[in-house]
Amino acid sequence: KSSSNISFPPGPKGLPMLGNLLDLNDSQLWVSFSQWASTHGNVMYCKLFGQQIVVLQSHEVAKALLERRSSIYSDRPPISTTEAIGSGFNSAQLRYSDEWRMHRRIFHQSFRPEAVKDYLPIQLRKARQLLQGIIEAPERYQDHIDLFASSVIMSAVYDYEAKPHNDPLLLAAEKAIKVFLEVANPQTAVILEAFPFLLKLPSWFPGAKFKRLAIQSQKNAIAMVNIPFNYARERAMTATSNQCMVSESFKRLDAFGNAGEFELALKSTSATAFIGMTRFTASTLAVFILAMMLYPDVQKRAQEEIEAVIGTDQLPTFEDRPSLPYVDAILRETLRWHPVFPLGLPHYTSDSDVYNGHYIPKGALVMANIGAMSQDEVKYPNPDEFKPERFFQADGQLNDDTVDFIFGFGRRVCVGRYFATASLWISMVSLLATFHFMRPLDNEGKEVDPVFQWSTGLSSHPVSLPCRVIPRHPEMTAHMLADVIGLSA
Ligand code: HEM
Repeated sequence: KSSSNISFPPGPKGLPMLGNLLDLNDSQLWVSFSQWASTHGNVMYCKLFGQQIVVLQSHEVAKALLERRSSIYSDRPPISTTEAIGSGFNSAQLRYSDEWRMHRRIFHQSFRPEAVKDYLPIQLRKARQLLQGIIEAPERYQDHIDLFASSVIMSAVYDYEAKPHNDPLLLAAEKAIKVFLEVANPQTAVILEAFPFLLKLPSWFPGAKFKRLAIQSQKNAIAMVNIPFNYARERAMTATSNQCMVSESFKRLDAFGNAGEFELALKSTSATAFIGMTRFTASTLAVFILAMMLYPDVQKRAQEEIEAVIGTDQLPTFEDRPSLPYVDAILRETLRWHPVFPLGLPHYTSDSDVYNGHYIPKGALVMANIGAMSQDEVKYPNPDEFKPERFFQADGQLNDDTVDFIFGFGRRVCVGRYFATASLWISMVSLLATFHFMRPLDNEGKEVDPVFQWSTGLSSHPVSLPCRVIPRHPEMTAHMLADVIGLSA
């Protein structure tokens, strides 16, 4: 108790021992939090190994604290491995500081709603390259989705045109991200990222392996941050660059004062954007494919809408978005049905606070349980069901629930949300216009439910999801598609 009449929020007693905690299915940690919440309420408190943790289970509470009291709730926890593994550049991990403010300003300039319009042509072009790739090799649809997610951001940030196969910069970046994740072995990744203080416990963390991986990770991070940035800077200086985040930011250099600090921040934000885009956009598209396979009626209704508005002899563009509300509802429902980032990133209190009679200490991890919010049965009846119709009002118009909570809260809200939703919309609508996504067949040729795994770690998405991706117009070949979309095959 902090004083005689103010107490910590309620929370579970007798928490699992560390061993049990590590047995938890990482990507389902939010489910355990939700279960605890059913007994302890919307603001739950627990203490694990000296670290105070507050879990916010409802959208209202997250807004009340992380948004309306953002001066207290906008820090991030110190992470003990940051320097060792070379992830200090990552804007998402920065403490609430002047350096973080400079990162946000750079992001804001490039990714605010007005500015993201400049990237629409890149997103459209990449979405069509995605179609071409899948037409050529439908069985490798997941690789093409990954390529779409990473190449769209490479173009938008660095004006770099990634090659479809074995692109050296993409390979370097993917290697860096993979080792970041490996430094914390997969089953503990989420726990480590959410509870970095656990690293202080040497018994379960084999030091030698960690050190070896850390050195490798540092090298990879340096390559990932510097190589594409140097490429983009050189082009920006010689004025051969198309519009991209790096070239546009250099034009605003004067507004940022110190050139050295600015360049470091620009390099770091660019690499952070790459991580955000590849990790979460590709994951969201994997959830989308799963939903389309499991809910063929939804898929059919979307395809009918697209055909009624656009016909079959051309492909959708961003101008069609207002005329395709059902596709927009599918985008919202995909984000809600299975949030790929169910616990977001932890905030950290920079001062103590009192909320509804509950004491929230300074230095507490504050986690918004986005997974629980998306399953709110009052707001989303039958939350397990994929039902885009829930986003329509009685008059047939889309409602105003754009599931923003998926992108976090307050001053630390995702900076890439407008860019991400545009990339997701154009890829989803293009895929729906071109392909059927069907369940796999068994040996007797009967459709069966796909067998796959959910990823472990912070990002939660289907891995190795079998799907029959079939062109909707059987005569369509890569060459014909190239004609329709105006690209050379
Ligand atoms: C479907 C795609 C995405 C999802 C679901 C997502 C979700 C999130 C969430 C939940 C947070 C934590 C917010 C908080 O702390 O309250 C976050 C932070 C962040 N996201 Fe995203 N994100 C996505 C795409 C992107 C993209 C494309 C970019 C970059 C262009 C990006 C850049 C960032 C950055 C830099 C932060 C940290 C902000 C800060 O700490 O100040 N994200 N994102």
